[in-house]
Amino acid sequence: MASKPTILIVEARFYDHIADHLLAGAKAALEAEGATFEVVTVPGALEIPAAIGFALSGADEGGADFDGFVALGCVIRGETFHFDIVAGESARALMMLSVDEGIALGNGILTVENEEQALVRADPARKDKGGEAAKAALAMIAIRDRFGG
Ligand SMILES: Nc1c(NC[C@H](O)[C@H](O)[C@H](O)CO)[nH]c(=O)[nH]c1=O
Ligand SMILES: CC(=O)[C@@H](O)COP(=O)(O)O
Repeated sequence: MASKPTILIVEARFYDHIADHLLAGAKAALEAEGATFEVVTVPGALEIPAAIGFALSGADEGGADFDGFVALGCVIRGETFHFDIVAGESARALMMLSVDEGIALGNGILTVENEEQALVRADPARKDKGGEAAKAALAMIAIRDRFGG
């Protein structure tokens, strides 16, 4: 792995208090591994893939080049079909980016039925899905390095 990888965390702040937990977990996991990071905040989970795309385009033009990406967000089911759009399309676009662009990505977008499920998963002292996504990004950087990608 790049000795000190630089990670872009893209966080959706649709639910501020849940975003705070996810971000804390991701930061702690990256700091524990000596990785450096930048954070960019977008309105909702649907904007996360485009923000990563902007960063990739910027790197092509000489801007900051990131070794990996962490997507953080929370989608809570409401009364309509909108949940399926936000949850499904954000995951689909992230998967396309990771495969088509060869990026090392950890997906920490929660897709849950209610706030309680979200809090359990976001809390760094419980399921720590933010930290888990950060560790996944670092693992994928190492695997890409191993294959010379
Ligand atoms: N309902 C949730 C959303 N919806 C907003 C979209 O992500 C998007 O910002 C909007 O459609 C404008 O393009 N986003 C979440 O992150 N979580 C939700 O539960
Ligand atoms: C992502 C969602 O499901 C939610 O925030 C939207 O709620 P609703 O379906 O009640 O409009």
